[in-house]
Amino acid sequence: MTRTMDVPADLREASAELVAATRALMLAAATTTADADTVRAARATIAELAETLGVRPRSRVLRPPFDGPSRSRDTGGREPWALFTHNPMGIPLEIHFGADEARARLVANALHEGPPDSVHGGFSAHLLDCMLGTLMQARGSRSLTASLDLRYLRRTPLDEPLDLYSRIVETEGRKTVAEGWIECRGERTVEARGVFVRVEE
Ligand SMILES: CCCCCCCC(=O)SCCNC(=O)CCNC(=O)[C@H](O)C(C)(C)COP(=O)(O)OP(=O)(O)OC[C@H]1O[C@@H](n2cnc3c(N)ncnc32)[C@H](O)[C@@H]1OP(=O)(O)O
Repeated sequence: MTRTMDVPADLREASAELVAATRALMLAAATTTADADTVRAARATIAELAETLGVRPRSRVLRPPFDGPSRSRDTGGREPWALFTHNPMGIPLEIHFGADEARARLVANALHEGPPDSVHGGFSAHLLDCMLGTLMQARGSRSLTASLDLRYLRRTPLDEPLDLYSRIVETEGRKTVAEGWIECRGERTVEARGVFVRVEE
């Protein structure tokens, strides 16, 4: 495992910019209306770039420090915690923490589509697991999701601002129950309830 602080700040910043540009490329690749020659030329350029960067020379994505979310929480929500800065597969979220709750805002796009014009249910689960799990982390608890129950109340639209929330319900011994939800224009679209179990490492 390589942690973000193990690489020079300049490389860290360049890597985050590369990942953001890669996400934009993923969206462009999935939605382009360019002609076949342009698409093939782009494919060749991308293949070259992949070779330049090397294929999986590091076995894992750069890992941010465990206490990143808790340091963000200590700012009282002023400085959000950015998720998936170094992983283009993750949906980037900027999470603002309160003491026992968190919120984030996001616009899902064509890459996240499940039912027509709507967010894939698996992505909603991913987003809510992140909202709940990172809140646990912000409270300094090394916990894993033991269960995550979801209720899909209505479709979650693409290309519109979505508000994501999570909060702690109760803690008993090693177990914490947390809940979260996604809202669009003030209406809940998905609700989640998760059980998190504290682990040693
Ligand atoms: C990038 C953003 C970061 C966010 C991270 C998001 C979080 C994640 O995605 S984590 C990845 C997905 N989760 C996992 O891989 C977890 C896999 N499972 C495990 O490792 C284990 O089963 C684990 C840790 C959950 C529990 O195992 P173990 O430590 O042996 O616990 P165990 O002794 O059986 O149970 C401890 C307590 O939890 C309870 N418990 C365990 N599982 C559950 C469950 N599914 N529901 C309710 N309670 C449960 C037990 O009943 C027990 O309660 P009590 O103390 O009252 O008797």
